Amino acid sequence: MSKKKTKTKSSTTPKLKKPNLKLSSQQKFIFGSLLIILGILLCISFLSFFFTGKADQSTLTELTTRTVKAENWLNKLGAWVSDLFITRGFGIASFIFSGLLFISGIYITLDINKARLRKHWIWGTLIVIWLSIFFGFFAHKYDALGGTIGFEMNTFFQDYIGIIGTSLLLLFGLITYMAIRFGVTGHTFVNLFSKAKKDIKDDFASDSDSGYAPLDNDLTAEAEDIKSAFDLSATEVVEPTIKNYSTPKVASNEVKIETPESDVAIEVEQIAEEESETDNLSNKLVEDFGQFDPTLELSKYQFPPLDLLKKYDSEGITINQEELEENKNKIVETLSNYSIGISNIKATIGPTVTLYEIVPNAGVRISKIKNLEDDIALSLAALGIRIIAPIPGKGTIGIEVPNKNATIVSMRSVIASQKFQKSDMELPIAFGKTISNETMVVDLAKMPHLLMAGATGQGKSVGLNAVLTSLLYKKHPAEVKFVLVDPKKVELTLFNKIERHYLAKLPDSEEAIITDNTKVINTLNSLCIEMDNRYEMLKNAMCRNIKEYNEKFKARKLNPNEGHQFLPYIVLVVDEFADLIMTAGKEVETPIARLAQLARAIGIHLIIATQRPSVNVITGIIKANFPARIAFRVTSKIDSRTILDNSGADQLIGRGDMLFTQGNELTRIQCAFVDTPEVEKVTEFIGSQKAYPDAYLLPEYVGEENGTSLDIDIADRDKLFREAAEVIVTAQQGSASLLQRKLKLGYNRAGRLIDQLEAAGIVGPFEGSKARQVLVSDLVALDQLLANEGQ
Ligand SMILES: Nc1ncnc2c1ncn2[C@@H]1O[C@H](COP(=O)(O)OP(=O)(O)OP(=O)(O)O)[C@@H](O)[C@H]1O
Repeated sequence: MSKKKTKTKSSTTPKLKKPNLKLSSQQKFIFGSLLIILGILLCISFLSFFFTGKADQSTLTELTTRTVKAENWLNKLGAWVSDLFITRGFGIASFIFSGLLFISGIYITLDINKARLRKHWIWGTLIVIWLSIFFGFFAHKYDALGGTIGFEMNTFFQDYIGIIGTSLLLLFGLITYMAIRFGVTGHTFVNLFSKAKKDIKDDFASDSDSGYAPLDNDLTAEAEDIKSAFDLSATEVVEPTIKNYSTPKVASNEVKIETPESDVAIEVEQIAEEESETDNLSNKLVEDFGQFDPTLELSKYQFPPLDLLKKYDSEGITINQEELEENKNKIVETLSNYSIGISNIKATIGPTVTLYEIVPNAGVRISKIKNLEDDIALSLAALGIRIIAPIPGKGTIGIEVPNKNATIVSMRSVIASQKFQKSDMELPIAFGKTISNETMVVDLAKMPHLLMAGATGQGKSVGLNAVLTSLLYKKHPAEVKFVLVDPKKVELTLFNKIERHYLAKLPDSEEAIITDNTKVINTLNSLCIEMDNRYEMLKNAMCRNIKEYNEKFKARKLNPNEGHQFLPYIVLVVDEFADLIMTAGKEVETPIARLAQLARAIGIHLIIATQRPSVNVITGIIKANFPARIAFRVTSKIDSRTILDNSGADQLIGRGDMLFTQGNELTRIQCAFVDTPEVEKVTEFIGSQKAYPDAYLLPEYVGEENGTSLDIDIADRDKLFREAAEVIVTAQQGSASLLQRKLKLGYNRAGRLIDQLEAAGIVGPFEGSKARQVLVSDLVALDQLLANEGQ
């Protein structure tokens, strides 16, 4: 029932619906035709007005009287309407209204785009107003030209801005109209005139079209409008016919460019390369704000001046002619004793060593000279003689003999050298001076990691300081960060002062310099996380290395909101690496090896120093990833081979005398000397300046040992649990270091085992510095305890 009701209701309420204003095709046809006819009538009456208007003046007031006749071709109504439009309205310009009516009729009849019609009306009305004002100038002679409105408006303007003002205002109106309607610009006129000039020059005969091309185009556009108004097919989507409108491609072989004259020049338009969206955006950002400057936060930061470094008296090589002669004679003599003739000898004096280059006579075996190393050392009565046979790249044999008076290579001299100052390396390091007295500057970023070894007291710590000082003199705090590991606790403490400028640390640690071996593991693992994070960032930015990434970031092509940030280089310095390996074993070796293998591209570089270059410290995996190595003096040939894969380091003279290799030949260098007070001054200078709020924070790393709880599941126990328990019970001493020693374990594993033993009730709780109490008296009791556990 209800359904029916609704139905009837809906059928009876069509009147309430919104009236449909859309005309049907028939209605459009009728209405359009009416407008066309009205347009024609209006035009006829206007035309007639110019012939009959005067005569009809008297009839205008008697429009309603049927008997009164008018002269207008459309009689009384025609006379009245034309008088209304022309005399009292807009004058001659009123013809445009008839035209507009006519066009409207056509548009509606043929259902053509209404927007265009609206445009015609707007522009048409504006032209009518303009024309009537313009003709208003001539109203006193022919009042029908401008009509009353034109005349009134004209006089209105003249009253305020005079005849010239009004004329210029009209001119401005005309210009605006041309510019907006037809897109006329200054260039149009320039082109117009230049074309016209060219045409006149070329040929008078062809003066018709080209000279007025722009206007023609406009007219064509207009004509197109009107044409399309008549053309039924224009309402449909017309496929552009490429044949007619496309310009032939110059590059294509198939398109022939037919020109009436052979000397017509083809103008090739230079097309600027399109820029991608990110480019535009980043270019705009760079334009607006300039390149991103990572140093901005510490923009007032000043690099330490050279004066902070000391000048030494014994600097500068003084040649001792006598010593040279003496050494030369001894070398020649010794060799001749073994019937080795020399055709030439040359000396290069270095800061600590002089290199004698000899060219042996033809037919002398090189190995023979090499074997004489000890004999030459004996005859010269000097330590540290090294024979290089042959000198790579030269056809000579080198004999290095230490100078009696060694000169100190000051840090100041190497930092002040042009080579260092002008270097554009990523991480430049001024090591010292070579044997030919050249400053040795190398790029840590290219090495990419450095292994330093040498017996105690031979200059390792000074070498490390030289490396760090070089970087401090060249790199802004925003560009490089150090992670310092110093188990000796005294060597690198000076760098504490620059913690908030240059150091990186773990979020929860108080001191940035790591002196506790257990914390090293966390830091190394944290660096591994940082490495992985950086690789992710590089991947997202589609960069292959940190340099590319930072350049992209500086050019504002990477969005900080997407997690991108300027990445500083991180230099990890580990002093006394042997000590670390001893205490933590695999737990440090693994992250170090990972970093060494992978971290080069993302700007983490390792410098590892060790006193004991034995094979269990410098393992194969570490060696393989540290092609750049420095050897200070070592005590044995074996150590030299472990570091350099070559002998020679055992023949050095100590005090900063070192051999450097980057995977190929060895270079003997005198390391730059930088004393502790100098480092102190430099760090103090930096430390006294405005710093970042905190040290550079590395990602947090939750070590395994942090998660240890005492209710450890029996199944989760270490494989060595039983053995560990036996060791502890036998020794009756509950210490992790005992387990480390006896079972050859790393610190962490031993610690975990102690925790498990505590959970099992075998050892007592932690008692500070004292060893834990052992709660099981002997192995029998232990067996019993463990057997009971299993039930
Ligand atoms: N480049 C150098 N020029 C001149 N003297 C140097 C140079 N390097 C080191 N020395 C001298 O050698 C001494 C010991 O150097 P350094 O403390 O660097 O040795 P080390 O190898 O670090 O020893 P350790 O491993 O015991 O710490 C310095 O006090 C200094 O007198």
